[in-house]
Amino acid sequence: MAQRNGRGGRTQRSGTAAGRPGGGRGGAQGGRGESPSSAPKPVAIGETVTAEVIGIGHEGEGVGRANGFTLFIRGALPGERVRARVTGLKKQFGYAELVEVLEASADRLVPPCPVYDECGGCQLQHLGYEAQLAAKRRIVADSLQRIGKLRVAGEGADSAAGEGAVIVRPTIGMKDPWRYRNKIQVPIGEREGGLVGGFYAAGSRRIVDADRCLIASEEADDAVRVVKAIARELGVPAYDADTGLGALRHVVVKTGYRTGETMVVLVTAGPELPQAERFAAKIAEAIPGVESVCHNVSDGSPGAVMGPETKVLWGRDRIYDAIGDVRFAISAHSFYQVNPVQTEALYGAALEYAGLTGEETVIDAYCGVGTISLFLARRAKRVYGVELVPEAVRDAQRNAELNGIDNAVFEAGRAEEVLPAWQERGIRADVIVVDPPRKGCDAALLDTIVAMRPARVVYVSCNPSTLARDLRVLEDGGFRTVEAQPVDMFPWTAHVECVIGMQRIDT
Ligand SMILES: C[S@@+](CC[C@H](N)C(=O)[O-])C[C@H]1O[C@@H](n2cnc3c(N)ncnc32)[C@H](O)[C@@H]1O
Repeated sequence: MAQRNGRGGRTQRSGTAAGRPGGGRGGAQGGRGESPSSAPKPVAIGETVTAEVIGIGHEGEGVGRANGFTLFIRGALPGERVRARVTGLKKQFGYAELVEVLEASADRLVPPCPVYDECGGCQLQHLGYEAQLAAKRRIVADSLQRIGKLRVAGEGADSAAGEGAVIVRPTIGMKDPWRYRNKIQVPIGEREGGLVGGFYAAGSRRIVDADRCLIASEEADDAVRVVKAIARELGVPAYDADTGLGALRHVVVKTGYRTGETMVVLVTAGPELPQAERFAAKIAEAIPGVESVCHNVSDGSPGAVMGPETKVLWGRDRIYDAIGDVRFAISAHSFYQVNPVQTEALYGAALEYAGLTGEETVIDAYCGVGTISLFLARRAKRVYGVELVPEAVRDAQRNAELNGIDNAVFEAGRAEEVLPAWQERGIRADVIVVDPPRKGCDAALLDTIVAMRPARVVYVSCNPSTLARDLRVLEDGGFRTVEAQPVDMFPWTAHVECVIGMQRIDT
């Protein structure tokens, strides 16, 4: 629904007007110069042109060529000929909205979700799953070549098979790519006197009522429906952003894939949740597997659904889940990967590239609640994790205790400051794992990795552009990129996740 992946945006496939949200993105189509230019362009704003679609962009849009000019066209697919209306122009590219598909791709699908156009949480439901996996692999290969200046085996004119070329493996997809999300956050509002909840309509804060999200787990979907029904029955008022009146602002549901445990968090705009106890008791009675009902007070920070204050209304303050053989406690605030099936594949690739024998010291930079650290700890001598958010570090320490893991230590701080301090203290790493946010690694961290000279670097990335940029720095510092494993963590969306194995070259 609206908050999936924390992204907005709309997939536009008809000729109706649609703005293009999310401008100024760190797109990786290379050379997307953002400065408008007065030089004449081969296309004009408002003009409808015929475009040949040659690729897929980083937000799932078709990359088309019209009169030799590049246009990003939402809803168009590679291999298609389309008519598109130009909506915006930059120096080297432009944006256009799809008017008509003249020649459709064989991979084009009718999106199964009835609110796909309105919601914007998914960007690729109109593309067959196998083609999505291939496109995600291509995006990784393309970024490594174009931004990282790496030779990729089997790609491009100089592809060379040859020594030193990076192998980009096929994307690991899901057998059943639906209903994978273990967490959903649904905005709640009032319409015509009734409580509604589902997602924000594109480009607005208008809440569209919806009872189904095809990428949410059945348990989470069912739980949201039940909570909405109970709120209506009890007359709990939804928060109205225009008047500032009312209470219930979001319903957050987390589910444990392996354990079946469910947590419901009722997020209010102010400190009051009318009939809190009764509300919680009814939820506990009606939802199978519920182990925790919490009340969180939003502090209104943009982009954050929950505020810092959480109170348990019923049951525990946490639920449990497992990744591989490691158990994790998940509280209302804990960051936890949202696709549990693919997380095992992602961490499996990280484990493979780490090449552990049990004798290694591993550093896990950007460790979150210690998921990768603890996954690797059983196969390593020692693991050091560093993470910016102190609460996440406390969760990591608790999770280590929960699993009887005593060879992992965690420190709160900036990886780019903590690693140099560790180095000064004489800590040496055989393997350094990094899993940074979308902006990639801090330059100072990359310098420290080069200086620490681990035998292997494992880079887990959710952004192929910043990944490729950072790999270039590490390559120049004496490491070789051996292999890339894309993993589809978010089917039907444009997100591309990837694990890289690097080795130090001794010269
Ligand atoms: C993509 S998440 C990875 C979390 C974890 N590895 C996992 O798989 O669940 C990135 C993490 O980096 C943390 N972070 C952001 N900037 C950081 C910095 N400069 N130093 C250390 N951690 C940072 C964020 O708080 C977040 O937990």
